[in-house]
Amino acid sequence: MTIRVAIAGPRGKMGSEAVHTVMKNDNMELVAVLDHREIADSLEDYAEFPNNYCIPVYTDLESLFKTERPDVFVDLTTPETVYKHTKEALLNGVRPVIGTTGFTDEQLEELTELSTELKLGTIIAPNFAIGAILMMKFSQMAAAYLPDVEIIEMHHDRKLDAPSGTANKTAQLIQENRRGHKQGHPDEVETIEGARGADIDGMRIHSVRLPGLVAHQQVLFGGEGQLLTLRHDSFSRSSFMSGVKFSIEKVMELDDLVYGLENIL
Ligand SMILES: NC(=O)c1ccc[n+]([C@@H]2O[C@H](COP(=O)([O-])OP(=O)(O)OC[C@H]3O[C@@H](n4cnc5c(N)ncnc54)[C@H](O)[C@@H]3O)[C@@H](O)[C@H]2O)c1
Ligand SMILES: O=C(O)C1=N[C@H](C(=O)O)CCC1
Repeated sequence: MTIRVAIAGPRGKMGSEAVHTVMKNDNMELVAVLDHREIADSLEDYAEFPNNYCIPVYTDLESLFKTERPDVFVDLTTPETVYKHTKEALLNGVRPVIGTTGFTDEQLEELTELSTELKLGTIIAPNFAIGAILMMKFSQMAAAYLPDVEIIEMHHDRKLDAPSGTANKTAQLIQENRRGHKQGHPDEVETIEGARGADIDGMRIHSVRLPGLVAHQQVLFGGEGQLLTLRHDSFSRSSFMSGVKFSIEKVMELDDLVYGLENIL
């Protein structure tokens, strides 16, 4: 069976990689892309794509769904638009595969309910890279034994959301194995606001944004006389593509929402 795929954000750093990934796969067909400004009618008219990429470009999601009837909708856009896109996909009977980060807990809850109600698979993956997923799982395991944890996530300086989706997900997995408690000195004072980072149940998250970075995270576990550091680095967006391909195939078998690839790998 050929899976009909639509991609939102085709000219972005992730979206353009995803376009090539789908075009290269024999069991997938890229039927359309969604851009937020009309630059051209077809992907082949964009300088960054080859001449044989004869794929229609839409700026309206509803008409894309109605005209092209994709099976799967891949979103790699912005935190501002992703929730609306995901909901619209589900309401049009299209299975979402979402790489865009920045969902609120309430939005995740609502989309989970909608996906279950419609019996339509959805994958929301804060990180598609297998190494990052392993880092998150190992962090969850380590937290049961070393519950004093600080997460340092480091990304390129074009990133819109902080903390990263990966850091949020890591913290959520750790919370399942760690009793909440305040870390550091009970009387510590921040002389500059934010110096100790974001606080999740006493665990700290620090977000670094610098040019030159792609996507990196360290999870630090401190114990008596010891430090365990778990680190993952994505040096290029190609690290995410096997996860994108896997998700497009897997979502066809699901009938509810999966948040995080660690649940289905
Ligand atoms: N899950 C993962 O493994 C993973 C990996 C990398 C990035 N991301 C996430 O993917 C998202 C995109 O990242 P990026 O680095 O490619 O960003 P980017 O800024 O390079 O690309 C985003 C693209 O979306 C387009 N866009 C914006 N609003 C749109 C709309 N309403 N409709 C259609 N297109 C729209 C922009 O024109 C841009 O081309 C971010 O949320 C990022 O956090 C996730
Ligand atoms: O480049 C980004 O932006 C990334 N975002 C994801 C996150 O927020 O965790 C995954 C890694 C890259």
